[in-house]
Amino acid sequence: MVHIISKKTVSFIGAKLAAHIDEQLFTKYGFKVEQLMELAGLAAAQAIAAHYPKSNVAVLCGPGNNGGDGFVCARHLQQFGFNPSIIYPKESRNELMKSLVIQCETSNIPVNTTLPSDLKPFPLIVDALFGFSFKPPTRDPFTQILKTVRESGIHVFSIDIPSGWDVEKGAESDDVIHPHAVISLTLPKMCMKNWTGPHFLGGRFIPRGLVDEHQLQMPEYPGFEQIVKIED
Ligand SMILES: NC(=O)C1=CN([C@@H]2O[C@H](COP(=O)(O)OP(=O)(O)OC[C@H]3O[C@@H](n4cnc5c(N)ncnc54)[C@H](O)[C@@H]3O)[C@@H](O)[C@H]2O)[C@H](O)CC1
Ligand SMILES: [K+]
Repeated sequence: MVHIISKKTVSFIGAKLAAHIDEQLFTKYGFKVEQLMELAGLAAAQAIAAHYPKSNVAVLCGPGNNGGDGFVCARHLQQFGFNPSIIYPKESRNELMKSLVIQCETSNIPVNTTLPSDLKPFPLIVDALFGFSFKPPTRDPFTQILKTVRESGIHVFSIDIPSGWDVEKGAESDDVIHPHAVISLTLPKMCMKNWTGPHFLGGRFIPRGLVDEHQLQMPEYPGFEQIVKIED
């Protein structure tokens, strides 16, 4: 059972603060992106395993770090008994992303650039296309991908924010993902304020100094858990 916390006990943060915290983690606090991405992707996989039965799962990975979380999540999902396939439409030249592709391919997790024509074999889709650095409107080829996913009616689990949403204002056009469940990372973003569906929180790696500096209300994780569930 995932521990439940109240919405009132955590800060909801804006785009600027999310980017600032990210920047401070990698400069002042000395972290490497791959360390935090591993924890973010692991937390996402744990939330999925806690909430859905084992199945085939299509993991949609974007070109940025949200996409990186998706690759890591796919690796852990495989360890947990799921059967993941990755769709990675826009290859990044970033060395970390190249390593993540190798890690998945050598673990027999297929990595394709296009959505399969038939999505029926996938009862679940993980949305790791865009996170807090997304600026609407969506550009191609992602517009078409979001449309196909939307029209499929398949349950979508979004990592950090639902792709296509404005980080603060939420779904501002039809060109978005309407997820079934979401995991916010480190803290939920402003766009999740009125979300009423299943909502997990992970990314238990913010150092005390950062919490105090920005007077953040952090979740109370029990024991050594990596995820909690946010309810009203
Ligand atoms: N600090 C943390 O908690 C951590 C969060 N992580 C994850 O990282 C993302 C944020 O990653 P970032 O690389 O900054 O950006 P995104 O992945 O959100 O997207 C950037 C990517 O998308 C392209 N893009 C932007 N707008 C558009 C558009 N309108 N159409 C098409 N493409 C667009 C842009 O060019 C970039 O390529 C955060 O949400 C977490 O999921 C880390 O894993 C670890 C620490
Ligand atoms: K996402």
